[in-house]
Amino acid sequence: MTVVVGLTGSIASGKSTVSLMFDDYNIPVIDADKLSREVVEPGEKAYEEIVYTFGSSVLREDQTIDRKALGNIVFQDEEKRKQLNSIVHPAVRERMLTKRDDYIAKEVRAVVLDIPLLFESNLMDYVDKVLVVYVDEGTQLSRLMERDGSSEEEAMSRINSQIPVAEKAKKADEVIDNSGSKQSSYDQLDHILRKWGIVA
Ligand SMILES: CC(C)(COP(=O)(O)OP(=O)(O)OC[C@H]1O[C@@H](n2cnc3c(N)ncnc32)[C@H](O)[C@@H]1O)[C@@H](O)C(=O)NCCC(=O)NCCS
Ligand SMILES: Nc1ncnc2c1ncn2[C@@H]1O[C@H](COP(=O)(O)OP(=O)(O)OP(=O)(O)O)[C@@H](O)[C@H]1O
Repeated sequence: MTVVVGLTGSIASGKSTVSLMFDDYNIPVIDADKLSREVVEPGEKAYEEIVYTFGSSVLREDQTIDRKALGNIVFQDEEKRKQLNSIVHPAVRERMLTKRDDYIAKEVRAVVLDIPLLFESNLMDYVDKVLVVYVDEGTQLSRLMERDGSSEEEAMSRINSQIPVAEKAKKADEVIDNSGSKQSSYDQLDHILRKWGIVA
């Protein structure tokens, strides 16, 4: 039977970093952030809805979505974020579940759903086990600012748009503390996969 693992955390806690580690175990990962980019490409229904709702100021010259401009709007305004979520999330969920079920049909040992907003969107029923990638707040802020080249204010508005990662950690089946080195996180992942019987 396939074990469906929900990988989550908060922004810049290290989900993508940990999700790459599953490659070494040949465990497939379905990435909700990646799907959320696919479903807003020109021609998709969600693209049309975003242009209708937010106007052409969120478009680049080549007519693709200007993600920075849209991010500046939605991370400062909860109502607008909810509007965007209601456009993008249904399409992401549909694609994610189709992919998940394809892997289950192939009877793979495990499949990972990398879903940043697993708890915020109440998607715990989509998975068998929840793995939270935790990081302390100071490290989260400095890694986010460095990765995105953002100001402290911009970074904090993104962090505050999600449930604090410490709260998510309390609800997890297992937690990886990614405040230390990547090797330390790798070792923690290895231990968890053996404990869950996914790796022998
Ligand atoms: C606002 C957008 C355009 C900003 O794009 P950008 O390329 O700057 O960021 P990216 O998509 O890579 O997301 C980075 C991280 O931001 C956080 N984040 C993204 N959207 C949201 C949201 N609606 N609420 C809270 N956090 C979010 C997540 O931790 C995510 O991993 C984009 O994030 C978006 O379309 N968001 C709505 C869809 C969504 O919820 N995606 C995340 C999970 S499916
Ligand atoms: N253990 C670590 N040591 C040092 N840097 C790290 C570590 N883990 C992650 N990073 C760096 O921190 C940043 C955030 O990590 P990552 O992109 O994996 O987070 P994420 O949770 O996927 O973020 P998002 O929610 O935005 O998708 C990246 O620049 C990454 O290289």
